[in-house]
Amino acid sequence: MTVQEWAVEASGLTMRYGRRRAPVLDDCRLTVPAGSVCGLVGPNGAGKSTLLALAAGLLRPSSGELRVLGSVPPGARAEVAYVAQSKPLPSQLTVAAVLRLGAELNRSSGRWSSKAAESIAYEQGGLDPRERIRSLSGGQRTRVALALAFGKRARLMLLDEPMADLDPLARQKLMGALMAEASEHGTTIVMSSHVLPELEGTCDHLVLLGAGRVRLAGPVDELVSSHVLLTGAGSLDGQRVVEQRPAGRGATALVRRGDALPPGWEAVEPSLEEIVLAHLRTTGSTAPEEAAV
Ligand SMILES: Nc1ncnc2c1ncn2[C@@H]1O[C@H](COP(=O)(O)OP(=O)(O)OP(=O)(O)O)[C@@H](O)[C@H]1O
Repeated sequence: MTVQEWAVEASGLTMRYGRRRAPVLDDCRLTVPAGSVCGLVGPNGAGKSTLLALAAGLLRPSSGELRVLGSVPPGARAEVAYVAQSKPLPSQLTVAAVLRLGAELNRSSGRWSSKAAESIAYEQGGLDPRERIRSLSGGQRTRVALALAFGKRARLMLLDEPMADLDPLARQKLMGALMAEASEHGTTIVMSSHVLPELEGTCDHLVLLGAGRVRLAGPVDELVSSHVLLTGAGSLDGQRVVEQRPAGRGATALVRRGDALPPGWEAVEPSLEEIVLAHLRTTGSTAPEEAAV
């Protein structure tokens, strides 16, 4: 039996901004397998950025345990690349100077790859190395931030909505680059996003946060195979119903896969998007332990 290695491991993880405030993350337990591409999803304010900042070691948990590449953050900082949602970069520097700075700051790790950084910035992104950061568009700045992350040749990339301001072709190319990075170098990628169809073909692991808790988590193929989308009419007694909605004269229902199909219903395999949306719509009414795979 092989021992599963976790890139990120949390138990009882709780984070509150101020002692009197409600926790943003409340007693969360989650694991991200090493080498996986993990989508981090959830509604606005669910705590995705908070979780990524905790993993990057920029915030400290209020309580609970968090280990990243086996260390308490920021212990493994040299092996972790983090791209924040706001993509902070020195605005007066040129693109080339930012990449040189990246090389300089990562010299001691011996992992920096100018080729990887330049491929994202120049070959894929078409950026001019002489352009100053302040004159770049939002999407172009994102590309510089991602070039730094790729150049770092990290074992773990924490990306907070990396696609948000990229055009559709750039998103597609970036997804390809992330997949290649994961498969060629075994890099673990944890990426928050609101664009579910994009995650569907890319991620092999998913964590869904909602109302401070982990609502759903696990390998994508297991999440899909453990649910069934039913169409029809009749009783769903005995079924573990995630969500039921009227459709025409009957209803559709997302249920946990059980032993037998209820009479009067037809079953199809749901898409990951259908599963995530159903769990998002019912966040608050489903107990987290019910929802986790
Ligand atoms: N520095 C802070 N001080 C106080 N509250 C904060 C701070 N940062 C985040 N929060 C609160 O924590 C909650 C979670 O925020 P967070 O940015 O982690 O969510 P998110 O899931 O990334 O949201 P989005 O999808 O909108 O980016 C929100 O209610 C937010 O207001």
